[in-house]
Amino acid sequence: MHNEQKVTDHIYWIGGNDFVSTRFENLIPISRGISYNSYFIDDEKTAVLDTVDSVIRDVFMDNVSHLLHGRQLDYIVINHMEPDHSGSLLALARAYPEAKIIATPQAQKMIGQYFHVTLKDRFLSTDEKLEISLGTHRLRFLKAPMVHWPEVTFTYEETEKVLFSADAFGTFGVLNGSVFADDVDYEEEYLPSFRKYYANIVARYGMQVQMALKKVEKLDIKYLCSLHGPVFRRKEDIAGITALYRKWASWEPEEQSVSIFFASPYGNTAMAAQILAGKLAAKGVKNLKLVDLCSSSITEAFPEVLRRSHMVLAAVTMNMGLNPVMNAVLDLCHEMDVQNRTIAIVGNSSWAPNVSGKLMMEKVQNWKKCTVLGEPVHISSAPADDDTLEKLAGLIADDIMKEKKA
Ligand SMILES: Cc1cc2nc3c(=O)[nH]c(=O)nc-3n(C[C@H](O)[C@H](O)[C@H](O)COP(=O)(O)O)c2cc1C
Repeated sequence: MHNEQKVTDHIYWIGGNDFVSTRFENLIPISRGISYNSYFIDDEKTAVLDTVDSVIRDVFMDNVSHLLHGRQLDYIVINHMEPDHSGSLLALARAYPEAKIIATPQAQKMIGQYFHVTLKDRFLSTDEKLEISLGTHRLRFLKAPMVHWPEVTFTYEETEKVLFSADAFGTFGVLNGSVFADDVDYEEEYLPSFRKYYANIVARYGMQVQMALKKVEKLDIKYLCSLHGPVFRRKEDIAGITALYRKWASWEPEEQSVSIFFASPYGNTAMAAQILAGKLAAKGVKNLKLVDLCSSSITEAFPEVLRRSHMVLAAVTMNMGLNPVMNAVLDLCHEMDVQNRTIAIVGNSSWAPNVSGKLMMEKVQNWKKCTVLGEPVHISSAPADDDTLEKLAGLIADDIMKEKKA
């Protein structure tokens, strides 16, 4: 049973969809599934670029065998060692013992750590000087450390101008028949998942993404093949997604607007968040987003940080501390090195002073290039019919309008 697809006349997608896993990395909900991509180059010599997660190993192995038609597999290229891509490496290496394994020294070390077997005599070390000729096709290798792990390499095929970009430019979501982004409504089908993937997997490494982008910009790319989701082949699509990566990597927001994150056991802080959102909308702020932190995974909330320029944090005091879900989101933001955001804080408590407001303030005040608007607002149990939220909405809306004019 095989199910490969042509990317070009001689380059094939040989990956598969995972409809079974409910969470990626056993952490991030993936209601639309995910694809694990692997590629095959059919030339005088043959090469497989990366393998797949063990959940789709059978179809992957059948794809390789079908395309080889009994020939030898000459090369296995390792761009990324995370197990969703290296999960079938040992099976492939054992099935084709004559294949050389092209991998960085870091990847070779990880192969030893994951599999505890000696494949040493089969390794060819990747560096930026190495060139491999497969016949018509020629492979070059670009280091892209920490886009997402230290061993990550991009492979560039010079003849057909194909960039194999490891996890970069990948997305959650299965492939729906075609492997090409321009055969589907990408914006509708993938863009939120593409943002969610970047936010949760890549955002921590903005600096390293910028360095990798500098290398990518020098290449003439006709096909951009990542390890998850569709292949890009239209010039404007490649330009569009690399531009988004450039923006995200420098923590530039996509738009001047507000994501309002709230954590509210009994709905009063949620009501304050909604009243504030209504007031902001009335003042002309577009495309606002209310995010109930208690009803979704923090990994679903995080892309909304990436998207908008302003964040409102509204959460209750609990047991003299900060609501634990808001606490986890702010820790995640810190871990991901969130930068360049303007923040407003709304705390709630029923008998103590504004503990949650103070604790949120303490957490965000060291985030790089971030500004807190005013002092934390305090709600005593439920929002009162006063001008507290009106004033806060005015402060935020004025700041947005100022940014828009600048
Ligand atoms: C489990 C729990 C613990 C709380 N602990 C505190 C507290 O330590 N100090 C305090 O002033 N309020 C405390 N509160 C009250 C909340 O801060 C808040 O005022 C109240 O839940 C109303 O807001 P809400 O409708 O958004 O939940 C607690 C509420 C809950 C449900």
